[in-house]
Amino acid sequence: MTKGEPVEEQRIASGGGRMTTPPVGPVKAPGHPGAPAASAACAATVPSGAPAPAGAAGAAVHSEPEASGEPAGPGPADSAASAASAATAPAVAAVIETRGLTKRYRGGQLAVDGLDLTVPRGSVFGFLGPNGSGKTTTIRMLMGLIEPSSGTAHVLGEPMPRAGRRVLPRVGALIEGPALYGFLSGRENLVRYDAADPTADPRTRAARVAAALDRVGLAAAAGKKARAYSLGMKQRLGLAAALLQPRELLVLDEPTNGLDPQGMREIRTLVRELAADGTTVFLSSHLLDEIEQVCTHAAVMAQGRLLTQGTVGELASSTRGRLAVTTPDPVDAARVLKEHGLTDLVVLETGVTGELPLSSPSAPLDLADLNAALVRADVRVRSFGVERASLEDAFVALTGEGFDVAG
Ligand SMILES: Nc1ncnc2c1ncn2[C@@H]1O[C@H](COP(=O)(O)OP(=O)(O)OP(=O)(O)O)[C@@H](O)[C@H]1O
Repeated sequence: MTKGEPVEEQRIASGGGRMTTPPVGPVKAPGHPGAPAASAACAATVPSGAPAPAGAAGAAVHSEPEASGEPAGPGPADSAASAASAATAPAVAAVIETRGLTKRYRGGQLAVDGLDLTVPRGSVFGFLGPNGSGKTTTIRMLMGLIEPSSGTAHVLGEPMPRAGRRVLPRVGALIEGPALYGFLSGRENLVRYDAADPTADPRTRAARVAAALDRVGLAAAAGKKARAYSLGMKQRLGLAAALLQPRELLVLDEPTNGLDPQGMREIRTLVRELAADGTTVFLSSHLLDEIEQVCTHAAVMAQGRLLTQGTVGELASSTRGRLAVTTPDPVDAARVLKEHGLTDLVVLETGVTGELPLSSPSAPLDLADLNAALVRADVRVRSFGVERASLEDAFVALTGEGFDVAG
């Protein structure tokens, strides 16, 4: 690697990223306090492998230019306009909202098809979907990196890509690993990022960089060369770059990808802390358990379409749970359960399990009645309970296919 080249292919951003989300349904009003008014920092697109942009601030979104040669998104923000806009921007309830958002690539590929997403302010939103389901394309449209074929996208209440110069400074993003200079220390890398932000006051730079390093737990390693950083440390440094300025929205693309379990835990803890501070986090991940652990909401994509969105609890509970009955009379128990609409019965020596019917308002299934029916049929019940459906169950039920939970 020659001096001056980023350590690895870049993708950071103060303003770009991937996300998507959801909700549909009854989404609880976010309990977090309003996001801080963002001071302006600029976002810029940077060609792969290019050095951090001189004159643009903050992190940079990376995106390869689209084959079609479509617009590559907004350039550096106008600092004064951005600062004014950020200071006066109303706090919208939905941080991301798309209606009928569609992208058909020039070759004819329909990558995103009529997407209606709503990401509530204050949520930690998981964007979930198998490879090729349209997540990256969606994020690129949200960040103004490519133009939709049809439909609309609003980010922080402003239309994208039109309002990119006002919006992107209020968004921090970490996309597929940060672009770092290996020959510089962690601190020096951040100084570079900060210096590239025309709105960042040089007099307070050292304090800003120190605070960002401290925020991500890199204060002690700040003097180490970035090339000596572990993958997890690089991810954290990327997050620090995205956090040099207050952000209303953080877009994190697979932030734990490639990390060891300890690194994953650290990043997840950091994400929770950032969310607790009021920042909305949009998190793309293929790890279902990560979404369950970290996210309040999630959206599931498949083949360019949104299958569902809502709170993680709603998504998991939308699938039928399984009833498990421990009994020395499993055959009789199975008969009774079948009469009450349970399906997929599995009779074991020690009991029986079965899928509960979907409860409807007109014919609600009362588990107490079910238990009473077993007793009436002289089934000796030792235990009786419903196994909670997981997000993975929900995903499988929605798509009819498994999900690569191991990554
Ligand atoms: N520039 C492009 N030109 C043509 N087709 C594309 C382009 N980028 C993506 N596609 C296609 O659009 C579809 C959606 O791709 P996209 O990258 O958005 O999915 P994804 O969910 O992000 O997948 P992954 O997790 O693998 O990144 C895929 O079929 C992909 O091959």
